[in-house]
Amino acid sequence: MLVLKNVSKTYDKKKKVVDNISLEINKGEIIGFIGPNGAGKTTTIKMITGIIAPTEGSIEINGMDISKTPIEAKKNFTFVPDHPTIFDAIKGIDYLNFIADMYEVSIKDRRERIEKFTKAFQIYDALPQTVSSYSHGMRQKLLISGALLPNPNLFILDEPLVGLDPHSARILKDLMKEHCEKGGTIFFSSHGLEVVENLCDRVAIIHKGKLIACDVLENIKKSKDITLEEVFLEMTKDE
Ligand SMILES: Nc1ncnc2c1ncn2[C@@H]1O[C@H](COP(=O)(O)OP(=O)(O)OP(=O)(O)O)[C@@H](O)[C@H]1O
Repeated sequence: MLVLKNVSKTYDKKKKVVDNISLEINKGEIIGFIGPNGAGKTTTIKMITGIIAPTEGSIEINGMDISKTPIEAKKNFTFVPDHPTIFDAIKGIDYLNFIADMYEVSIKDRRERIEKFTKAFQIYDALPQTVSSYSHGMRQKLLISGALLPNPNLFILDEPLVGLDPHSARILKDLMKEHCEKGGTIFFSSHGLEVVENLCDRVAIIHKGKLIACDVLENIKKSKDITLEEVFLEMTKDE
C-alpha cells in the first residue's frame, strides 16, 4: 500500500534530515512512526503526502508514484497534519462537503459519515458555524472527520492525539482501529508511546533521520517485561 525506497531529504544542500529510509506498509496494517524531536517524522510524512519532494528515492502509494502521478496517488490517501489549519471563513459543514466533492463521495455516504464522525466527536451541532468560532480541538476534530469521510485506502496522521481531550482521543483511537478492521491502512506519527504500543501492528523508529527499527512490537521489545518507552529511550539515547 505504501512503499518508500531509499528516501532522503536534504535541506539547503547540506542538512540531511531524512537519510535513506526504506519502508513497506501492507494493506490493513496500522503503523506507528516514532522518534525524538527533530528526528525527521514530519519531513518524512510531508514527502509521503507530496507536500515536499524527496531529494533522493521514490515513494509509491497503492502502486502510484507520488512525484510522477501525484493526482492519482493522492486519491488513495487522506492526511491530518500536526497543526489544524483550516480557512477561518468556511462553515464546518461546507468544509466537509468540499472534501466529499473532491473525493467524489456520494450524497448518501457523505450524509451518513458526516453524521457518524461529527456526532462521535461532538462537533455536529457546530457544523453550521464558521471555523473561526472553533476551538483548537474542534478544528482538529473537523479535520479528522474530513479525512475519514472519503474512507481512504491509506489514512496518514501527524501527531493526531495532541490537543485532543481524553474522550476525543478515545474516539479517534476507536475509529482508527475500525478503519483498519475494514481493510484500511494507517500510518501515523506520535510521541504517545503507550498509544502506539496499544494500537499498532508494527512500529517504525526514526532517529537522526535514519530508520533504526521497523518491526512488530514483540521483536522490537525482545522481552515482554519491558515497555516500548524503555526500548525507545535506550535506542535513541545520545552516546
Ligand atoms: N524547511 C526546513 N528547512 C530546513 N530544515 C528543516 C525544515 N523543516 C524541518 N527542518 C529540520 O529537519 C529536521 C527534522 O524535522 P522534522 O519536523 O521532520 O522532525 P520531527 O521528527 O517531526 O520532530 P518533532 O517531533 O519535534 O515534531 C529538524 O532538524 C528540523 O530543524
